[in-house]
Amino acid sequence: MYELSIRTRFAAAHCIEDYKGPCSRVHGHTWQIEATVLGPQLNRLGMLIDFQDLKRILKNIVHKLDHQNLNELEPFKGGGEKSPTAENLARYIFEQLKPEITAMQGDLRVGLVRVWESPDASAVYKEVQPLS
Ligand SMILES: Nc1nc2c(c(=O)[nH]1)N=C([C@H](O)[C@H](O)COP(=O)(O)OP(=O)(O)OP(=O)(O)O)CN2
Ligand SMILES: [Zn+2]
Repeated sequence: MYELSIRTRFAAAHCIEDYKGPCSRVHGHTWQIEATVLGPQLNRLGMLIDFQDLKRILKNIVHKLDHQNLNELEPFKGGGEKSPTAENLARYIFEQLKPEITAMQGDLRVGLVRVWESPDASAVYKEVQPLS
C-alpha cells in the first residue's frame, strides 16, 4: 500500500461557545490541513496521485472556509457538538474529500485528515478500518 500526504492552510475565525476561557471569544487561526491518501497501485508515471491534483482538490474544499467566521457556516452553526473545533473541521474536510478521491480513482482512499490549529495542537479524523 502506498500513502502520500499534502498540506495546505487557510485563515479563519472561530470561537468555542460555552468554553471556560479565552477561546470562547472570537479569535483567528491559520489552520493547517494535512490530507493523507492511500492506494495499492501506482500509475504509469509512478505516482499514486499527482500531488498537484490532490492539492487542487483540497484547496477547493478549504477555499469555502478561508477568511470566514466558521461559527456562521452551516456545518458548525449552533455550537455544542457542532462547534468549529479542530476535530469537527477534520471530519468536515474528510467527508468533503472522500467522494472526490474515490471518483478520481476507485482504489484510492482518504487515510486521514489532520487539522493543525497551532504548531503544537492538531486533531485527526479517519475512518476505522474494518478488521479482516
Ligand atoms: N480538543 C480541542 N481543544 C481545543 C480546541 C479544539 O479545537 N479542540 N480549540 C481551542 C481553541 O480554539 C484555542 O484557540 C486553542 O487553544 P490553545 O491550544 O490553548 O492555543 P494557544 O495558542 O492559545 O495556547 P498556548 O497556551 O499559548 O499554548 C481550545 N481547545
Ligand atoms: Zn481557536
